[in-house]
Amino acid sequence: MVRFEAAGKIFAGSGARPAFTALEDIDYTVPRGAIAGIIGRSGAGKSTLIRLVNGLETPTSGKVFVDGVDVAALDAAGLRALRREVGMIFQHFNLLSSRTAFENVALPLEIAGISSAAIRGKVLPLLDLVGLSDKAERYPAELSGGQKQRVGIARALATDPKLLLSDEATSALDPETTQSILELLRRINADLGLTVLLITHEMEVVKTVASDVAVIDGGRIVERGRTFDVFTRPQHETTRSLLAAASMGAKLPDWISSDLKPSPAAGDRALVRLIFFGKTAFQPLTARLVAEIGPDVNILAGAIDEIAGEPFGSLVVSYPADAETLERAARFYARTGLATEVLGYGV
Ligand SMILES: Nc1ncnc2c1ncn2[C@@H]1O[C@H](COP(=O)(O)OP(=O)(O)OP(=O)(O)O)[C@@H](O)[C@H]1O
Repeated sequence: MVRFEAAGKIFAGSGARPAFTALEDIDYTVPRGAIAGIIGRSGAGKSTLIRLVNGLETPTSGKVFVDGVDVAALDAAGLRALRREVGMIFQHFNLLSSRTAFENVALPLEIAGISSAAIRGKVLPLLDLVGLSDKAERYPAELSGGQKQRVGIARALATDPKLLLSDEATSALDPETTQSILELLRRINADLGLTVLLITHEMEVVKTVASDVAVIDGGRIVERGRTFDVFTRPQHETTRSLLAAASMGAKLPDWISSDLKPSPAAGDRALVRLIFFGKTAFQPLTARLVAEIGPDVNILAGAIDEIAGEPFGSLVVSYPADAETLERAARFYARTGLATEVLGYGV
């Protein structure tokens, strides 16, 4: 549905301001029907990336295709047609304050020259879809943040797009409202078959709805894959630190983690995070751990979490960091294929 081919973006400098490379060598495909997340820190290049998809920015190298069409090659009429196919929702909703919810949703249809009877026939079901039938005549100032975003979503759907771009659509919302908007996006994706490409700095958003994720850092994609795989076995330092900040899975109290050393001294214990899959894996795992590594295994933290609908568990354990125990543990992990992460060493 969306394909980036070696896409790059350099913003030209002017005067004393040097040119800036915002994106470099982006190869990425969003499959039709997927909810794909692009995650990265502030300034990583997420907004620039998403703006390449609807032609708000033009790549300075490489290409971006939507449904096989090279976006940069479109003329003005082609771009207008593309933007009917590609809806967008925004962090600050971008509603017109002088228009009611109904009139905001109707706007793209008015611009497309649709008759007012047809507009009514389109807008009312859309307001119903997003759960705002009773707010049609309200102005944005009379709506909550979540309700405004629902209007934004209904407006984005007005032209029956095939693709929805979401630019930090839940970043201004509280956690509960975020969940309800994500649930709405998931329903739209499933019921209307709409492909969704969302950018966010919030791990929680990707974790809840995105089946696929790409991690962007310094204008490059540093890691990508199925969300479950990337989140349970992160390979890149950026992914690890974003996950740590989001406190996914089992988390150690600060007073333990702040005292950890990178290598063991005599008498130290190894602190290791074990990651396993499925709600039921917890119990047999702990029993086997003790049987294989020895009785001196402490469980420091444990949690069962869910990523894109799939359960996973993590357990932080400690055991003596002597050579023999470490080797027994390494053999056990290799044999079982358990994903592990050494957090450090301490007492
Ligand atoms: N028009 C522009 N001219 C020059 N530099 C720009 C321009 N637009 C963006 N940039 C720079 O490109 C980099 C990426 O910006 P972008 O907005 O894509 O990041 P982001 O990941 O979306 O960050 P945020 O989450 O803070 O919006 C930033 O360093 C930004 O300053």
